Amino acid sequence: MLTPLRQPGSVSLRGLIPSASFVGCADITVSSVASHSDECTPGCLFVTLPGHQTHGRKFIPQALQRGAAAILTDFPLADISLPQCIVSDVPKAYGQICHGLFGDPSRHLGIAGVTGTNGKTTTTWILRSLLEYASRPTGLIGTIENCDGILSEPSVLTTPNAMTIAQLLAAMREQKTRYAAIELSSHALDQSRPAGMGVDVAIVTNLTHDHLDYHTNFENYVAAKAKIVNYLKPGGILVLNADDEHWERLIPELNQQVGTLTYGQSDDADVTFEILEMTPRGSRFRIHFGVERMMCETSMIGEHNISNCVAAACGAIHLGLTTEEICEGFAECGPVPGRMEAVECGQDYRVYVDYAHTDDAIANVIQSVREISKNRIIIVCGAGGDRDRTKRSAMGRAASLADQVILTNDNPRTESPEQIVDDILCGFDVSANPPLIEFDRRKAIQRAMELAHSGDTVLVTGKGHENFQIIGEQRLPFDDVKSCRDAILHTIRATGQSNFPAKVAG
Ligand SMILES: CC(=O)N[C@H]1[C@@H](OP(=O)(O)OP(=O)(O)OC[C@H]2O[C@@H](n3ccc(=O)[nH]c3=O)[C@H](O)[C@@H]2O)O[C@H](CO)[C@@H](O)[C@@H]1O[C@H](C)C(=O)N[C@@H](C)C(=O)N[C@H](CCC(=O)O)C(=O)O
Ligand SMILES: Nc1ncnc2c1ncn2[C@@H]1O[C@H](COP(=O)(O)OP(=O)(O)OP(=O)(O)O)[C@@H](O)[C@H]1O
Ligand SMILES: N[C@H](CCC[C@H](N)C(=O)O)C(=O)O
Ligand SMILES: [Mg+2]
Repeated sequence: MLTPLRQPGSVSLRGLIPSASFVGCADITVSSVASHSDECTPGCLFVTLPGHQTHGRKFIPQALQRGAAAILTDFPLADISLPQCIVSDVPKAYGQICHGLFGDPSRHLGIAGVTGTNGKTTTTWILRSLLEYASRPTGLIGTIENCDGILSEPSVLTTPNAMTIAQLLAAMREQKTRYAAIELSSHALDQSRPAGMGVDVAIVTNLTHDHLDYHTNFENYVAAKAKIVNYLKPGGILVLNADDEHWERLIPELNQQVGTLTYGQSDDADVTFEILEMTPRGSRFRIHFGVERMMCETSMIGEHNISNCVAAACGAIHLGLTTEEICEGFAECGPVPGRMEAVECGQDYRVYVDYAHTDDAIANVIQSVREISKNRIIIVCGAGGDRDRTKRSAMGRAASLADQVILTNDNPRTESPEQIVDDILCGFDVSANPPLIEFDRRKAIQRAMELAHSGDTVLVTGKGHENFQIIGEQRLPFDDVKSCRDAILHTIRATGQSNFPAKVAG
């Protein structure tokens, strides 16, 4: 549960959106607003949003029944007795109204918005950690949790709708939380969920293949990501990853003069970094920030996570942290749940749970382990159902970089698990690296632990922090970290192997 909010205020639509026109009235004063007919309450404004399944305007009768007193629409609707406010961009106006009702909370906070195919959760998590280390209470909105700086709750979406964002930012203000790190997914940017909010720093971590079921093609996907720039406050800064293959594709999309800062290992970047050491216990790296040299240490593993650290450092500098605060903050930053999270229960091989669910992410985590270990890599992976089918064969190709692949269920949702595995197998050279197939994820994890020899690494990818598995319409309890622990302990009991000092948490 988050901090309960005081009642929102009220706004005049004519004052808030000067370009709006009105049917049946000269202005509408709004004190409550709903974008789903089921959420309408007596006297509220019903916002008719376009959707992918349907259109909100089809639910005006239901909204009326629940007491809606006015309609927000993009063209005048005939046969409706209620006052209507007509705007050209309903999602944008919806955001303005939500944030207006809560006193425009983003104006009072220092905010970093993070987009990118991979690395949003990790970068926002690191940024929050850096800010909090420097005694700046920070809220978080993202895939794992929403937090107002004091209280948190598990998230439903990575980026919630405009009303939830406005409420969360208002709760942060109420808690005297002065900063926020917010994930901005491509779906959210496409649907204008962040409308009404401003960010001081907009970070784009990378652009690789995901969500083409929704965006249709990579160009649309890049265009959706580029919309992050629309949310920059005056004087805000856009932070781009110069190591990313596609980062320059964002430039023509931006079509605006904004302050930019690039980061990367490439010498062309404004902020460069070098990796000094990577071990199974963490990494050391040096950031060159202007004339400053920052020696940094983190318990995080993998080049991609060092890149995320540098992205977070760029954001933190712009939000006012000193380089000393950032270096010290990295050392204190704990692991991000389900992102290369080590599971140690006394086994003599390494086990990491990671949220890699794209080909790029899978290739990165395998490469990260190759750099710190010469022994075999066993990967347990699958792909989500009812999501981008075109990424599966590439995920298979990436997974086959491991020495042994065990294909299993991720969240099959309503798709056939056999079909999903067939799609993944299209990317495989089955004769060169024959995978094992075990649809039951618990058994697949158990199998990986049985196959692991001393010094090997087991990677369990795709579900990270998730504490559920969606099979059909059912959402069943499931936790990769717990399943790994159970499997390791079971294997140790069965074989008697145990070379590591036992560190069984929880
Ligand atoms: C694909 C997608 O993003 N869908 C979101 C979208 O649904 P939709 O476009 O299908 O909406 P719709 O059902 O056509 O309805 C249109 C309008 O009619 C209204 N309506 C609908 C039915 C009704 O009875 N009454 C009513 O008023 C709806 O409130 C809506 O305003 O708008 C809905 C309302 O805001 C969201 O709940 C829904 O998220 C669904 C649940 C979802 O799974 N989204 C995922 C894919 C998503 O957004 N993921 C990203 C993360 C991706 C990443 O990790 O990179 C995220 O930010 O979480
Ligand atoms: N900068 C990066 N570049 C490439 N891969 C990354 C990067 N950061 C993280 N990854 C990989 O992507 C996975 C997901 O990371 P993270 O949760 O931070 O991304 P996200 O963008 O928030 O994902 P989602 O869209 O699901 O919310 C990680 O577990 C890791 O395997
Ligand atoms: N945020 C990502 C997460 C996918 C994780 C994977 N476990 C799956 O269910 O596909 C998405 O919505 O596509
Ligand atoms: Mg995320």
